[in-house]
Amino acid sequence: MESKRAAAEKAVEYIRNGMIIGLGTGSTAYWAIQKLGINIKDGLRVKAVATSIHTENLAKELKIPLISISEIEEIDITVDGADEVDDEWNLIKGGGGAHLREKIVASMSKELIIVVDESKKVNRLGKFPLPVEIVIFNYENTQKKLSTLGCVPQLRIRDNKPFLTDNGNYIVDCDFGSIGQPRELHTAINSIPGVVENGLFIKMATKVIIGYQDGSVKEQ
Ligand SMILES: O=C[C@H](O)[C@H](O)[C@H](O)COP(=O)(O)O
Repeated sequence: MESKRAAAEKAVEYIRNGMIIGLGTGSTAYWAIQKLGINIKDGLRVKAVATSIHTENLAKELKIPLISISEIEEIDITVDGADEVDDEWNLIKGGGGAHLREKIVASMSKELIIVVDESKKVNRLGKFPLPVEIVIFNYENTQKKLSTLGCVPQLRIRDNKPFLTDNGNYIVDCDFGSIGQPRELHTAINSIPGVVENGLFIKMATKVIIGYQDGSVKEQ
């Protein structure tokens, strides 16, 4: 917990008055949102967009002023977590099923600061099964198509039923093993009809902050 918090709080130091901020999703982004809430109470003036319904509710509780994403064209800084970060700052995201909105927000952001604990840093992506959001229509065949790309696909189940994203879709967790060519894989997956978005974020991060158990951080 301390490692996630340390990384997240470091990222919040980059947020200045007047900025539009993207709020990530997950247990690491949580700490950034908490700290932003404190800073706003202390007088910081920002507006924020949320990457999930869960984050939106948290922001409302903390009285962080929210703005609809359709009212803006650019976001100054987004702070978000990741499930894996490789040596080139490519990411796997979507462990919480939020990667579609997260990618939309990231794509509008001048800066994407990724906050992780040391366990998320890998040389090559792929230990964490890649989350792929797919539409419900024909999902069985979409899964089969995914398997032809070389993975073992697993429909995500929660409480004995398929997990539903904020967008009303399913998630398939795809175990590809070690991913040698993430950019090519990203394109191949998203070319399958029925796939909405996969959790690979290729060269989108502009800064990575890694937190350690002793509370120290390393910025890259
Ligand atoms: O869908 C969830 C997001 O991509 C999260 O940012 C990611 O799963 C990391 O979450 P956590 O910080 O809880 O490990």
